[in-house]
Amino acid sequence: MLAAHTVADVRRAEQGLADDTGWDVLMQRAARGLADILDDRLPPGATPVVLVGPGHNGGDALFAAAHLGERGRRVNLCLLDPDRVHGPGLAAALAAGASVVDSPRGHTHLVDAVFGIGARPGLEGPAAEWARWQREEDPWTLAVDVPSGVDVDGGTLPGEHLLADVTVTFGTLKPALLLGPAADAAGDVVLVDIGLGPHLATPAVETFTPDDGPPAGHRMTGDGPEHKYSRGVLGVAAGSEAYAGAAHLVVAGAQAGPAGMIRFAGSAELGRRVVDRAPEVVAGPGRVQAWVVGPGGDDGTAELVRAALTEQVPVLLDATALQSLPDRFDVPALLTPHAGELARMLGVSRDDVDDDPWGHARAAASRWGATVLLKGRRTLVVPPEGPTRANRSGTRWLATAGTGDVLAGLAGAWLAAGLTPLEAGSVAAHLHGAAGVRANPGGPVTASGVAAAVPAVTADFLAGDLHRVRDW
Ligand SMILES: NC(=O)C1=CN([C@@H]2O[C@H](COP(=O)(O)OP(=O)(O)OC[C@H]3O[C@@H](n4cnc5c(N)ncnc54)[C@H](O)[C@@H]3O)[C@@H](O)[C@H]2O)[C@@H](O)CC1
Repeated sequence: MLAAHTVADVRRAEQGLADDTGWDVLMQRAARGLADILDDRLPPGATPVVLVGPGHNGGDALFAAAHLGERGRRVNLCLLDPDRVHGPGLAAALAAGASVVDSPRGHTHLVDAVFGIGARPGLEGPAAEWARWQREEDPWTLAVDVPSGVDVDGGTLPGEHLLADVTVTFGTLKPALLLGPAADAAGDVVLVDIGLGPHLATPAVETFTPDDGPPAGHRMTGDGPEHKYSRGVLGVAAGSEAYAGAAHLVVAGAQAGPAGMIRFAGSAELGRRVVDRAPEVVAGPGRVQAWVVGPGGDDGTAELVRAALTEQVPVLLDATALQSLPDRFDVPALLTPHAGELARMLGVSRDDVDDDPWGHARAAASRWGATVLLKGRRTLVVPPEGPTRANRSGTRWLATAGTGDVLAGLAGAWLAAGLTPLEAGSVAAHLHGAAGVRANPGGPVTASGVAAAVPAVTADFLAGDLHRVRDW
C-alpha cells in the first residue's frame, strides 16, 4: 500500500523526526532525492528554471539546484519574492553557479517549488501569472512535494494552480496526489524516503501498488476444507425487462470473483435467460452471505432492497437501489454510485461532486453509516471511519456501458467471500481497473471483455505480482 497523510500529520511526523535528527537533515535528504530525480529526468544539457517560493518547499529546490550545479548543470531561478526566500538555500544555489532570472519565459523545463504543504489553495499575483505562462508554453514540469496551488488535504482545485508531469514528494504521499481532481495535476508521483515512516500516524488515504496481495479474511485463504458454501454465496438481484443485460453483466463480474456460488433473484423469465448463459448460477431463493441489488433495476427494486436488508448479511447497493436507502444501515453496506447518482443521493449538483469527490463521498459515508465506492476515473472507496482507498488502476477505455455492472458483481463476490465493504470495494476496483488494461492494452474494451480478464488478473493479485495496472 502507498499511503497519504494530511498536512497536520506530516507536520507532526516531521517534528518527531527533526527532534531526532535536526531540521537540516530532513531538508538535505529531500534536496538530494530531488536532485537525483531531476538529474535522471532532465535531458542532458537542458537548463531548467526553478520557480522558488518563500518557504521550505523553495528551500528544498534551492539545495537541489546546488547539487545540480555541483554536478555541472546550469540552473536558472525565478524568485517569487526576493525578500522572502530560503536564505541558506539561495546562497548554496548561487555558490554552485545558479543564476537568478526575471521570467521563466522560453524555458522548456520547469521545477515548481512555489508552495508545498504550507500552501493556501489557489495562486495569486506573480504565481498566478506563472501558471498562465505554463499553460501557454507547456514546459515539461516537475513539482516539488505537490503542484503549487492545489488543495493539499482535500484534493480540490479551487483556483489557479500549476500542472506537473512528475511530482516528487517527501516522506509520504499527500491526499491531493491520490484524489481527483488535484491528482490529475500531479502527473506521475515519485516518493522520496526521508525517514518519516516511524513517525507517521494512520493515513488519510491509501492505494494499492502492483505488488500488493489480498487482505487477510476472505474465505479462500482459510486452512480448513473448502466447499462452495464456505467460499461464500452471493445473491444477485439485478436486471429487468428493459435492462436484461445488467443481469448478465453483474453475474459475469460475480463469477470472476472468489465466491463459491451465485444465486439469481429476479423474474422467472430473466432467471432462465441468466442460467442459459451461465449454467453455474442457481436461480431462485436460498441462503446467501451477501447481496448485490440494483443494477439495471426497475420499480420493484425498492422491495428487493427491503428484502435483502432483512436477511442481516452485507449488501452492495447500486444504481436504482441507491434511491431506496434506509435511514441508516445496520448491516455492512457498500454503496456504489457514480458522480450523478451520488449528487442525487445528497441533493447537490453533479458539478459539486465532480469538484470535490472525496468531500461528498465522505458526507454520504457518514450520513448513511455505509462504505461509499464513488466510481470514476479515480474511484474512491470511503468507509464511515478510517482511511479512504483511492484506486489508481485502469484505463480511460473502461468508461463504457456495463463496466459498472461488472464491478458491482465482482465487489459483491468479494463481500460474500468475507471481506469488509472497504476491502471488497477496493480490491474489486483494483482488479477491475487492471482487467480493463489487460483486456486490451491501449485500446477499447467491452464490459464482458473486462469480466473475462478478471480471473487471470486475480491470480496475479493473489500471488502478489500484478503488473501493468495503469494505461491512461
Ligand atoms: N519542514 C521541513 O523541514 C521539511 C519541509 N519540507 C518541504 O517544506 C515544505 C513545507 O514548507 P513550508 O511550511 O515552509 O511551506 P511552503 O513552502 O509551502 O510555503 C509556505 C509559505 O508560503 C506562503 N503561501 C502559502 N500559500 C500561498 C498562496 N496561495 N499565496 C501566497 N503565499 C502563500 C505562506 O504564507 C508561507 O509563508 C514541504 O512541502 C516540503 O517541500 C521538506 O524539506 C522536508 C522537511
